[in-house]
Amino acid sequence: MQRLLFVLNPISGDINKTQLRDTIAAYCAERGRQAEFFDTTGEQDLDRLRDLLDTTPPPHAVFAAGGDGTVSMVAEALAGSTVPLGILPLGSGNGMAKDLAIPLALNEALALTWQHDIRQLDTLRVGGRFTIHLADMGFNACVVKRFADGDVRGPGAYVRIATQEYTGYKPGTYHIETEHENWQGEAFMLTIANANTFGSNVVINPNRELDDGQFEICLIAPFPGRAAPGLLYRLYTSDFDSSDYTRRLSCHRARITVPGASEVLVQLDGEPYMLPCPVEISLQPRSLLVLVPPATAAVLQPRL
Ligand SMILES: Nc1ncnc2c1ncn2[C@@H]1O[C@H](COP(=O)(O)OP(=O)(O)OP(=O)(O)O)[C@@H](O)[C@H]1O
Repeated sequence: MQRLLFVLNPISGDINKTQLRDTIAAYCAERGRQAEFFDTTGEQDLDRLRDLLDTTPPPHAVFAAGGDGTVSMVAEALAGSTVPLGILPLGSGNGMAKDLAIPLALNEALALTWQHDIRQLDTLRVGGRFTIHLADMGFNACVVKRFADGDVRGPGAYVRIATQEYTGYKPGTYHIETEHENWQGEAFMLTIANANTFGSNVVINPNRELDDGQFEICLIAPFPGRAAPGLLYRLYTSDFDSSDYTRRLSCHRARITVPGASEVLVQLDGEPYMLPCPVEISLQPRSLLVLVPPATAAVLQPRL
């Protein structure tokens, strides 16, 4: 793995990145790797990255240096190809990195450039849009929309907005059809989960794998304020199914309708979108190669 492309998001995670390019370049040079760089701008990044990958010799891996939005954008550019995705977690939540046990410290994550296993992960299409980690409708989608519209990033901003949004929030009604069952009812939020854990460490979909050929729709029903502490405790202790207010549907495809609505706010890997209703969801099995820490603890030496 000699030629590596690093996609750098300058604004993610409210992290100072003035030294980042030099740090990566020096790390790679010391280990006989060639580092190339692509800076995101927030405009047409996916199209520009695809153009670069189409018009230059393909790199041996592309690393997303940013948060879940950056990871998802790079994953979409690579899905279906033989070029693996690497992750340098430099976002606010870094949910995807946490689900793949990628170290959050930059120097440790950079070790993936020479010491890794490769996993083949499922990806999802939600309303025609690419998703790899978690998508949702309802409460969290509203919080993510306000977070994206604001100019402050980082976990503190997310928690502040979530607290404000909870007061006065009105749950929606959803109709879900999967290949196994139909469900209709009110939900505080509804998560379409390929993975397990939000960047906030809420475990919305415990004990499921990113390569198990299915996704879950994780429902949280409207709950009284007195039930909130117990529900939150379960969400932070991988105990989603034991609450009276939760339910999971496992499937390969689904259609979600919001009665009376022609479009719905959906959060996809940390980015908010208005999607037309009904929203169709499908899974593309093992369609993305990802570099993850090696299963063995043995320390390998880089091949120079
Ligand atoms: N140069 C830029 N200027 C402004 N916005 C940018 C720029 N580059 C990327 N973006 C925007 O950054 C967002 C993605 O941020 P990302 O998700 O990687 O970080 P985060 O939100 O801080 O972390 P996380 O998703 O892990 O919580 C996208 O909305 C993208 O359009």
